[in-house]
Amino acid sequence: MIEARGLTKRYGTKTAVYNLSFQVRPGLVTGFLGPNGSGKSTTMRMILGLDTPTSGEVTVSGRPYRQLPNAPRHVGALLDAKAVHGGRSARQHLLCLAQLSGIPARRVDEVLGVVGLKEVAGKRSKGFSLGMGQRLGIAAALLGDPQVLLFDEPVNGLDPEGIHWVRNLMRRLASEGRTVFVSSHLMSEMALTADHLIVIGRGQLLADMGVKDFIARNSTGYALVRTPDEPGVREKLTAALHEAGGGVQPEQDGALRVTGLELPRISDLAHQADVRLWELSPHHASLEEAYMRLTQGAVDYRSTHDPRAGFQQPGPQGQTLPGQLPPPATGYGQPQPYAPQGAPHPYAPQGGQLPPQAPAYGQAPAYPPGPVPQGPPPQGGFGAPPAPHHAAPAAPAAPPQAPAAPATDQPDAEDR
Ligand SMILES: Nc1ncnc2c1ncn2[C@@H]1O[C@H](COP(=O)(O)OP(=O)(O)OP(=O)(O)O)[C@@H](O)[C@H]1O
Repeated sequence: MIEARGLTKRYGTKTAVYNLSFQVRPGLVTGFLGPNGSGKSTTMRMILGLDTPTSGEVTVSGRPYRQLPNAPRHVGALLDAKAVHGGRSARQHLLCLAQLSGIPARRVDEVLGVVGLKEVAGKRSKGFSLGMGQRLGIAAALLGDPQVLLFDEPVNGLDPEGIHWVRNLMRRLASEGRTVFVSSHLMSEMALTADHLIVIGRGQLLADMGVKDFIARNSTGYALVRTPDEPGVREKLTAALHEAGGGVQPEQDGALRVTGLELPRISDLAHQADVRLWELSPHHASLEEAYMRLTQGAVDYRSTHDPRAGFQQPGPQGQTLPGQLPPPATGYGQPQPYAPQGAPHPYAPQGGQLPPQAPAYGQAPAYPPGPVPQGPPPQGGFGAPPAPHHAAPAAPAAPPQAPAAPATDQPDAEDR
């Protein structure tokens, strides 16, 4: 078990982590998510005693890392796969680590086998690819057969086979009752690997809950409806759905995206309007959509459109040249693709849209504080807007520099 209480880290005037409190429990894979620069690595370094908290504390199995007897046998970590002496072979690197921790040398060959590096164990690690370096870092983490494992971006640079292997490794380690804490930006992978999520933005806790709850609370499902391509049919159905209180958005391929109505109701309304349906299918949001929706106000680094001034030759009659993409409608990280059309953002005050940026430290929070409601995710019509994590709409009586209170939850038995 890893437990953080009021963990804060400042580097000069920069607050990297603010007042983080969470538990990472054994027997689960806990995903640690957050935009670039949100404080994940800083938090992991504090867990491992590599950085000292400015305030608050973090313990592993009840003790600060530096007070753990034979810590490397108890906690294994992959933080920076490049932190290897390039002149040493993979085997030499692991032998050094094993010696320092009193781990028998035969264990080195075991972990080299586990990570698939046996064939290249005698080669200097400076010639290793990114993925091979990751495998070596994972081998080092497994060396002491630890009960607690931390992995910072473990699939970075791995090929699909490697990603699949890491997923299975994490799940197996958790099923053996170990504590597995893993950060990643690959949402599709996290959706397959993690049981529980801790999400931070600008150093603050945004969510602490099971994956299914997280998706349910931060996204909106919808129904996809397709009619025959006959004059007036879509318009007739759209009017009937609107009248019944549904939200209807035309898709580019002619289908209709319907929110706020259950599938049977849509079917009945179509029948009453004398409209045949060629498709009526439920669509559930992905972890990526839910994550984007939650963190859209806490992203520090956003791309802008590249105008390529002076580099673009207009095509005949303004057409796009082959291989030339039209400019995107929005920059990466913009809310439009993920925020359901017309739906209020769950964290915005009074159900409005979130401001483009989360507040700076010390400003009024954009995320209303309060505990996450316990129990199952909210039930609503199909595609009903997700319920807010927070009960209280008003800003807290915060201490100077205090940002939003975190959204936390303690579910899990039913998470997977
Ligand atoms: N040693 C340091 N000195 C000063 N600032 C630091 C230091 N380490 C981290 N920071 C800052 O703290 C913030 C959090 O950084 P951190 O590396 O923990 O984020 P992260 O969530 O791991 O990011 P990424 O997803 O990009 O790896 C960043 O603004 C970073 O610049």
